[in-house]
Amino acid sequence: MTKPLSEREIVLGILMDVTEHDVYSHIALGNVLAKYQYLDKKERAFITRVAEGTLEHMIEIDYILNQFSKVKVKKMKPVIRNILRSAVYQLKYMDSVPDSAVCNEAVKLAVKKGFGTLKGFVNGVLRNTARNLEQVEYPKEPRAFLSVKYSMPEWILELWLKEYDEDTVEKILADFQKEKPVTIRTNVSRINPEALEERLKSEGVSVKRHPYLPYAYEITGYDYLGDLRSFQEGLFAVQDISSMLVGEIAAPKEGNYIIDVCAAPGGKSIHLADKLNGTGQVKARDLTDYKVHLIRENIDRMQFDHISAEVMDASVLDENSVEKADIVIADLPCSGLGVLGRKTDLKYKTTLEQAEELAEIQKSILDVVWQYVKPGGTFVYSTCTINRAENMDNVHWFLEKHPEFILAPIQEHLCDALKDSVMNQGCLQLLPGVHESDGFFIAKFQRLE
Ligand SMILES: C[S@@+](CC[C@H](N)C(=O)[O-])C[C@H]1O[C@@H](n2cnc3c(N)ncnc32)[C@H](O)[C@@H]1O
Repeated sequence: MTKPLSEREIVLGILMDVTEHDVYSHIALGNVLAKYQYLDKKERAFITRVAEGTLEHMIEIDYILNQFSKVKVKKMKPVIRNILRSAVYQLKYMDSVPDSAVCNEAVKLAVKKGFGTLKGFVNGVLRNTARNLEQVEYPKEPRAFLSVKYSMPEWILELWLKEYDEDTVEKILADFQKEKPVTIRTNVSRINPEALEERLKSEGVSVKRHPYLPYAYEITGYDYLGDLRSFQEGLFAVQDISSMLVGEIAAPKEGNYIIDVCAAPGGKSIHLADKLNGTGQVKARDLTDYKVHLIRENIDRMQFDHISAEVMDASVLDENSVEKADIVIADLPCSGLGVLGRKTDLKYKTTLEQAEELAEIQKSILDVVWQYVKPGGTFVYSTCTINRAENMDNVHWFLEKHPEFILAPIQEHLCDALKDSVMNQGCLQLLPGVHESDGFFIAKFQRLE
């Protein structure tokens, strides 16, 4: 079968969608991989790597292009700009592709897209870049240097450099660019961790125990997760270790009634159901039918019956839940600055104003859902961000407004490697590159009797 489109043309389509039409990269990439079924595994891997890599390193790539092109990146025609970006990514990060092939393919693509008059320009810029790539000088000023080297917008660095020292910020940035194994949580109600390890190995998966929890593993070496029988049978869930720590820190007791107010797709709710050992009840809530459908799919796959999902807006008081819950989980919508490594283009799309707005949304939800906690009960607040305004600042704000709550000790629920990271008693800020996890924040409050 003749191929209607080349891999590089497909990559260009993805880059155009993301940079010019505001489509999220995982959606653009997912659409393409679903549409071009004729592609083989190697071609799909090439498209994924070049599209994601180009987006991941875009600030650095534009900086490099600006050194070698008379026309600045901002002034280029979008198609040419994106052809050059993906070519520079290949020149800099893919040793397996010869420089001459990168240049020739880029020129061919520019011609095919109707920019024949610019083929000399594309060829000149890329050959010049290929020859002088090693001589590129990066900015001297620390913030500008980190921004270019790790392709991170300066406003995010400004925020972090106020909270963390330069060395820590660089560790976070370097970690975002590392390729990570998938972390999974054993469904211990169905199988013990060692037996799951054996099952996965028998399915050809490489398995490594995570150092923080005995039932967590890092897995690699499989093709498509959904094809694994052990996954289909619900023997494990994909979940970052940081999210599992919410379940550990919440520490439910058998028979507890738990409300998770922002639960989709259900990772933490289902973990808590697993910990209840067939007793008690978990209510997993989210805002829309679609989100609740996602939770139900996961509940069904993992086969639990003492958990139910329902549509409910967490910012509106549910009178029927007042003082009913032993544990309330508020894993709230946030800026996601702790998981930028997983969401390639989020760093370019999110803004300081959005982060500020989210901190206010978090306050408005916290201000409602605390009422569901029974006297003596537990209230856990978490986010996947490393931005103080959405984490510690909200904790201080909450405690000041609600003196009937105090921070509860959490060290006893953590492994030795994490005990020292507990701040202000009851709060844990995990940082990528510093901890073996995503960037994540957890605070545990107790409501006084
Ligand atoms: C961080 S995610 C939750 C992840 C989930 N706890 C898990 O572990 O799988 C935040 C969720 O909050 C939901 N959400 C946002 N605003 C909400 C609201 N007002 N009421 C209920 N859910 C809301 C979003 O739909 C999203 O699914």
